[in-house]
Amino acid sequence: MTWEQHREQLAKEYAHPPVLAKDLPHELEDRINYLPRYARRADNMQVKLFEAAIAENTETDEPHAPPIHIINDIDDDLTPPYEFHYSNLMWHGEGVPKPDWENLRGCDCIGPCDPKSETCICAQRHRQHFESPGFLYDERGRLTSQGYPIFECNDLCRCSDDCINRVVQRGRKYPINICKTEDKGWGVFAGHKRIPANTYIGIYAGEYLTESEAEERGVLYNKFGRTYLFDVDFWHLRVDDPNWTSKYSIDAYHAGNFTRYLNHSCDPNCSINAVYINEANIDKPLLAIFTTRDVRPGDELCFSYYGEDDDSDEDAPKSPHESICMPNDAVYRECRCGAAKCTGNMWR
Ligand SMILES: C[S@@+](CC[C@H](N)C(=O)[O-])C[C@H]1O[C@@H](n2cnc3c(N)ncnc32)[C@H](O)[C@@H]1O
Repeated sequence: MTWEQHREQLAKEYAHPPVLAKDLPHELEDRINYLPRYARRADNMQVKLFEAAIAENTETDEPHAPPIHIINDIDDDLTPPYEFHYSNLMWHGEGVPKPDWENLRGCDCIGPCDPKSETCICAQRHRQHFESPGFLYDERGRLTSQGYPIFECNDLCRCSDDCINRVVQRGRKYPINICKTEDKGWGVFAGHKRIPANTYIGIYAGEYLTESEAEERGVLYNKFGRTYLFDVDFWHLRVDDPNWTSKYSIDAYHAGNFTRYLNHSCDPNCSINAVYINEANIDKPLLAIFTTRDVRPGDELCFSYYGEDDDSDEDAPKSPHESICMPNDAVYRECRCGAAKCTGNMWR
């Protein structure tokens, strides 16, 4: 098979994601939820199944990621509610265009891309956006500037897997746990290793929804006091158009990964950056979570549901993303992040 044929075949495969999130199988969840509590508790069955589902559903796209553990030292809940399909993939709701492969371009570099190359179209794309040579990652895969859109090399690129411009697609490298918190429900915590600043943690996986569908679902979620909706709203999307409004939201309610348990903090140690890999539609980035400072083992990982802090890195743009989706009747609730500079409210 020639390289061109390989590219064509990939384009066909990626243009048709298999199922909508609402059609995902949920027999396992239903069966577990139906069992009496003593049975789910016996031999730690529910926890083992939850952890096994995480490992199984991410084996293909994140084969080297350390396992995720569920830990509850607070109360009797065995695991987070068994109510969603665990997945690192993005799903597409009704009316959301499939990934745009027609306009996706790949580089022709042999071996890893050279950030200073005059011929690498991925390096050129970065130069167009940032007017400086180099990709947004250093040789250890850490982000060099937070808050800018990242265009990683993609499946149409000829460069090697160890290219410096492939980080999010290689997956999570650090252990994390999903733990019950005292007063914010479940949360995400660093495992036994210190996580350096600017390290990739995970993408906010879920279902792309049109804004109208997100509004409808948001009203429902507010009724039970938990929302997993996130507006796709970044400064680089609005910059040339004062009338720009967000086209899509990501909902991690039906399908998502551990990032759906990231709580809000008024002094966050993580932020969200727009990343494009196998997608040429600028309105549909992946929401990639990176640490913004060193995180000690066992510390909770949090981001600001309102975007970046005013006193963040001087060189980084302010408010790279707008917010977790706040429908018009959003419930104002007390923020329990515990930070010294906590504003007191979660929806301010
Ligand atoms: C995206 S979910 C985060 C995971 C959630 N803790 C859980 O158990 O599923 C967002 C919800 O978590 C809770 N939450 C997140 N950050 C919080 C904070 N700083 N203070 C109080 N509640 C918080 C709120 O109920 C919010 O609607």
